[in-house]
Amino acid sequence: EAKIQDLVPEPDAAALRRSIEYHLKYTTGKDPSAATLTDWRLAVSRAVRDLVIAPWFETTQRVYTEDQKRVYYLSMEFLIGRLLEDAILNLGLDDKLRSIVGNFDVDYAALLTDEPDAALGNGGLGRLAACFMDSMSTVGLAAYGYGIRYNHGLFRQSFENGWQAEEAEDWLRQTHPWEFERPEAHYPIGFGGAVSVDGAKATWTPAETVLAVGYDTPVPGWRGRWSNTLRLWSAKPEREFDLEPFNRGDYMAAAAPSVLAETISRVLYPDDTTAQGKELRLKQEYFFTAASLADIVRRFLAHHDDVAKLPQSIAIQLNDTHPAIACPELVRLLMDHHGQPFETAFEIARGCLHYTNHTLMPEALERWPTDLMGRVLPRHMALIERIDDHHAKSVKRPESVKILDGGEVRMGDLAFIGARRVNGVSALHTELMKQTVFKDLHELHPERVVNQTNGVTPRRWLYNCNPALRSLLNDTIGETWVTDLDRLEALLPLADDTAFRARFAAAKDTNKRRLADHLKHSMGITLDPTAMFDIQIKRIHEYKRQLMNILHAAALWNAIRQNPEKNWAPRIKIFGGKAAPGYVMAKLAIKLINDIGATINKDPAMAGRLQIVYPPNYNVSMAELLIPAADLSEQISTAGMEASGTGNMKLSVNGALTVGTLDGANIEIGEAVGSDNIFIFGLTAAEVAATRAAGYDPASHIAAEPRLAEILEQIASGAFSPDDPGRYTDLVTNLREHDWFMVAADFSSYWDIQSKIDEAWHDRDGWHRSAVLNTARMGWFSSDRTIRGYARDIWNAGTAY
Ligand SMILES: CCc1ccc([C@H](C)CC(=O)N[C@@H]2O[C@H](CO)[C@@H](O)[C@H](O)[C@H]2O)cc1
Repeated sequence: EAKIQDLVPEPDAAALRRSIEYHLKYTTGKDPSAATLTDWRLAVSRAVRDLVIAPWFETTQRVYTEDQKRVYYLSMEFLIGRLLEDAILNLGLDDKLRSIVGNFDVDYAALLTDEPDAALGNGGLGRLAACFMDSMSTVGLAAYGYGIRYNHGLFRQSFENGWQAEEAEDWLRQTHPWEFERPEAHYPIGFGGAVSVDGAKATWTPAETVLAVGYDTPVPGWRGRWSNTLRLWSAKPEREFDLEPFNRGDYMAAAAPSVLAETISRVLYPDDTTAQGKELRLKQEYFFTAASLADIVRRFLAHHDDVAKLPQSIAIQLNDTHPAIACPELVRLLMDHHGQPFETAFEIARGCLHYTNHTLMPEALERWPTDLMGRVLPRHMALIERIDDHHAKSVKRPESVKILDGGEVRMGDLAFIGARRVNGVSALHTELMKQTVFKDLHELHPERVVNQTNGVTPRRWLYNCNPALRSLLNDTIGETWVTDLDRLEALLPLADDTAFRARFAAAKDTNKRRLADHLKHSMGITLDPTAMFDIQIKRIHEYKRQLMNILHAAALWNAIRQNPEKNWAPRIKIFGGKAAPGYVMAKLAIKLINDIGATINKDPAMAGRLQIVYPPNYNVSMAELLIPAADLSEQISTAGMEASGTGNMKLSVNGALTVGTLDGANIEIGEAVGSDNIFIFGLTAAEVAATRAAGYDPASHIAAEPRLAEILEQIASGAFSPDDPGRYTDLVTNLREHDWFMVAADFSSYWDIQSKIDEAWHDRDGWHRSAVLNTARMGWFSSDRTIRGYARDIWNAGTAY
């Protein structure tokens, strides 16, 4: 097999050094003696970016000349994180650049972390899209990502007296060196207005139009041998500036056109739980979807003339329902711009579209009021009615199956009916999808639903973020695991090798000390790296049950004080996660974690036994620091509610043991690593459903679990909030009377499994053995495997590697 380096000749150090100096002087216009850290970072970024250009152009050329089928991944979110270190490691330049930058007397580590995160997403869905982009390039699949170039990504989180505070994120304040503006890639996007129909021909005359302008970011695969494109759309006014009002001194009116237009791509909605139904959100969804489809059809027609052939040439993936307007939009383009009759247009469109569902939470399923849809997108509203009608006629469907219901457009049903394939993101989730939200549609179209269990990129989430383990793996089994993660199985026999286990444990210890140093520096707190790092990092949500985790911590606090002599495993519970700004219960949970944490951390009896840590502003870069340092991975959602999870995969492949419910991908992780190497507890999804159906009485469970009863009483009486004793009254009442997420039902089982974990921790060798087996058996959870699954089962597209 050709050595990768031969494909992309590595630049020698001198050439790299010259390129950095060139960019500092001539692109940034800075004399090295006056350059700031950011100037150096921009210069290094541009020097590295230059190396991605050739394979980028080659990829584009090759895809054109071979007329390869293209995949278009449409997502409202791409939770990318930082790009410089990822590109450097992808191209194998880290050692060279570390010394070159050092010779310029610049702190290499500081230069890498000077880059702001591209936080263009909320959580799982957005990060999955970013992992998929990396994998599509690495396996050599011709793909484009399409999204929105938000000026402001996910808010910055800080804690004010333990309460979450939000601040606008501002990643574009500095130049973003990885994007190329594409003024030529611009499309007018219409809103509102009216539709005139003469005969079969309909003409939509929008009331307002904004321009969508594309910004391209190259997405280099492993070793940069293939590079796809991420095209993000920015909203611009058709007319930059209105001189007339300006001349009469009405400056606001003069600027209004651009302010209004740019609002569309100004900020990411920080909500990943509840579809708010805001008009601006709908406009964002249509804006990027319409611009992407216009760009896709233009590119197709550049080399093809028969739109009926579209499904052979392209496959479009809808990342949840957020781009589901793509179905009526593509039908509109094919009918109104390419003269296709409705039935043909619909079949062509459906032949191109594929929909991924990421949640079964009713409140997260988008349903747009028909009057809002009709006002903002009148032509589409008419076509949605036609699609619904056409479906009703083409299949004998039960009354319950309909897109239009109670004055709302059900975007999940529209996406399902308008797609060729629909997939869930874990085996359990896909089954539950077929049994619940899409039960009737699945019965009508039994061939349409397939499963594609999520995955994560082993580049960012192992090779890049865990240098200690990376070098141990490379030394032990070579480097091929990076693009073929199943090769980690070569570690299996080494789980029984004491020397290897010791080196594996040493890598974990290195990562724990690195995290401890970082938190010492950023929060002024001291962590004992020999303690168990028990980590729960994800968006704050009641179904993810951070509450149950902190209730366990409080019960542990009581138990340790009641029995200080017992051989408690020293434990540091680390939380990370943001709450949607409007999500009151989630924000209360954050405050409770900080309140209980403050009480535990100032209790001398807890020294060396229990500590609570909650660093603010959890994001991709912080995850890259926390995940390699984890001993225990908390995946404790109410069974049936976490579609998959991806943090669970990242933590396990980095040698953390999982404590979790049989939910989402936890089940498949358990099957892969073996039941001896994972801690499963709690009700199953079926038991949760049955318990609900039978009528769930949390109070009876609380009465039967004195530890829980005691802690709830303490919380309700203000033991952790002396400054506001009644702060948690509602929270405790809700738990005692409703507890929709079954914290009370699962608490005893959770307490028991955590005691088992305490014992397991004392058998350090046994723990390390399980940790090695976790890493060794996580090959399946590479997003390369997931993408190969989509290419085979959904897109019918080839991969070069
Ligand atoms: C309309 C508001 C909104 C925005 C985003 C979402 C996302 C679908 C929420 C999300 O990120 N879901 C997560 O997707 C991951 C990737 O598939 C899964 O691993 C997680 O289990 C799922 O919660 C729902 C509702």
